[in-house]
Amino acid sequence: MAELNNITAFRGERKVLENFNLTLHDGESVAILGPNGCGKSTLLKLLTREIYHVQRPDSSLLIKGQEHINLMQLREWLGVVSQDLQELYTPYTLGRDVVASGLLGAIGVHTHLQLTDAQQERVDEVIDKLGLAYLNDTMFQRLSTGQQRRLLLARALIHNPSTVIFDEPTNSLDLQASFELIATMRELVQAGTNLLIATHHVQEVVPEIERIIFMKSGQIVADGDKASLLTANNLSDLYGVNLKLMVQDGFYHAYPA
Ligand SMILES: Nc1ncnc2c1ncn2[C@@H]1O[C@H](COP(=O)(O)OP(=O)(O)OP(=O)(O)O)[C@@H](O)[C@H]1O
Repeated sequence: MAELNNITAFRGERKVLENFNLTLHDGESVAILGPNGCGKSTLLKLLTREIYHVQRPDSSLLIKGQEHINLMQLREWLGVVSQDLQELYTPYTLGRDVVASGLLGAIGVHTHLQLTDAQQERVDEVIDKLGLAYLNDTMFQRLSTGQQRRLLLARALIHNPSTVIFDEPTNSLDLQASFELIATMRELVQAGTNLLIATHHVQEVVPEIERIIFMKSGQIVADGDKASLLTANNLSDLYGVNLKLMVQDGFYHAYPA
């Protein structure tokens, strides 16, 4: 699905990834874990084409086998839910427009942009699916962080993408909103959508995720199946802190040793 070969990427003046290699396969759900600043979001932004890698003859970033995927193809592959995106929305955007804006790949919907009947139907369909119709006419600034995040998820699903990227999905959500979002994430995988999650919270690694990638200082330090990789020892090494890990009903919880 995506293949990164020898990738170097900067954020501002800072070289975050160097000689970075990764292959993501069709049909798998993956969690990328690593401490603050290790480069998780940078990796996701390379995939969503928000940033570009340094062009070198020996490097390539292929999505669905293509170096130059067009925007429509990219949207069919990927939907994105992130705090960064949430912060971009203007306070006055109405709930329904947040979802509709995904059709246009835009932030908000301007009055001169007319959606077709089919597009309106699709917006209603996704809103109903996530039970968000009650937010249609409410301004973004009046919504709780959890409601905003669910609208962003609806926006991400508008093109029925095969993969949804979540960058720290439950960040700043209360328990109710977190659990709702986690339940929806699980339903997505069960219905055949892949998840690609970047996080430093093990509780966001929903039971359906099978592959785990550990990142540290811009490098992948481990990559493999959840059962063998997600252990107290490995996480203690990754985060440089002594921790214990509990697994209950397929969910992981870390706490101080
Ligand atoms: N716009 C920017 N300009 C300069 N440096 C940046 C910028 N964005 C991120 N960085 C730096 O790049 C490094 C990698 O950041 P990135 O957001 O990819 O890490 P992360 O693993 O997602 O971190 P976190 O878990 O805290 O979100 C960090 O040191 C960060 O400070």
